Amino acid sequence: MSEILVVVDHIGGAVRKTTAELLTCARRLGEPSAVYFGAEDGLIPGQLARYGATKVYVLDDDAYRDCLVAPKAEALAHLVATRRPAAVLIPSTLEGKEVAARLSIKTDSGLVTDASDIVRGEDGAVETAKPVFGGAFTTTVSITKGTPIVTLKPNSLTPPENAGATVPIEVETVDVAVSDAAKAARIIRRESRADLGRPDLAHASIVVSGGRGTGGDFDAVEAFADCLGAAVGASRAAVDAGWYPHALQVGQTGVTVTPQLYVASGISGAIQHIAGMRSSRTVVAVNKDPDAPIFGLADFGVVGDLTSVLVQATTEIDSRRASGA
Ligand SMILES: Cc1cc2nc3c(=O)[nH]c(=O)nc-3n(C[C@H](O)[C@H](O)[C@H](O)COP(=O)(O)OP(=O)(O)OC[C@H]3O[C@@H](n4cnc5c(N)ncnc54)[C@H](O)[C@@H]3O)c2cc1C
Repeated sequence: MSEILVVVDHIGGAVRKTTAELLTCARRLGEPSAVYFGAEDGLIPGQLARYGATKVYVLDDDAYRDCLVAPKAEALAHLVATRRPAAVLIPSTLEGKEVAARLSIKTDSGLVTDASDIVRGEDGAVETAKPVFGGAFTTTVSITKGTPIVTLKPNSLTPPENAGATVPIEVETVDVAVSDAAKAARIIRRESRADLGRPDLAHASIVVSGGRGTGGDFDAVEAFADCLGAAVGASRAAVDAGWYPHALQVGQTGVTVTPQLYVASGISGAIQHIAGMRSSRTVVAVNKDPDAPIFGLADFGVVGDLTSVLVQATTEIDSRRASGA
């Protein structure tokens, strides 16, 4: 069966859900092999085998940690040239998309970024679902040139648990002589994002977002989120106004979320915002305008001032918790 390379998205060896999604797609195309950039002692192969990886290539070199994306693109081009995989699947992170673009140039191959699904088409080509126009349409795009390269948006599918191989996973260390040119841009400092004690937005099961309707005051949004153990998101209008960091923007040019519950407060429901949260299980909207487009998508809507509504909801939830109700 043809080999499919999957670039592992991990933090210090802890594999993120995106990798499980990519491995699930890879199994539809052939035999998944994981590509792990990092020290082998941090790798837990079982995390990859559980979702179908039969092999893992470990690439451990200071260049992958200390430089920007070029060394990873070079290493992947080496794997494409020597292993001749049938496709390369990469997470749609900012880094992943730049690595993919460089790999596409190096291998003269077709690339689709921000796909929401990957399958084998009837003609045998790698076929992707690619949302366009802010998610209003989904196009079907086949890659017919070179080694197909696809980046998959996080939270595109629910990977089945324990669907993978039960045989031991093969681990192979790969040494690539990274060129000096690829090491030209070096990372000189890293700063961790402040830990706000809230769940990661992309993976949270409850998200409470605020928009321009907050007027820049996110206190009620944050208090409501904290009483639910939720992540906080923001619309682009709130981010552009400097009220909230871009890393927490939900939408077409921000994070895609698929929580069980999404609460949109003071958000009108522009198509570019909906593109990042339309797959939420239940949507609650709080807006003072009864004609706001967000109510067209919401399962439950409250017409009113968001501060008043969220503060009342927070107080009620807190008091029920306190009384054990
Ligand atoms: C290429 C492109 C990409 C984009 N990407 C994104 C993206 O990733 N994410 C994104 O969000 N947007 C994105 N946008 C912007 C998008 O088009 C909208 O402009 C933006 O989503 C509007 O944000 P908003 O809903 O907070 O503001 P508005 O549209 O101004 O809506 C504010 C809402 O708050 C309500 N409101 C006001 N006061 C209160 C109150 N006190 N209580 C309750 N409700 C109140 C109003 O009735 C209104 O419905 C993009 C646009 C473009 C062109």
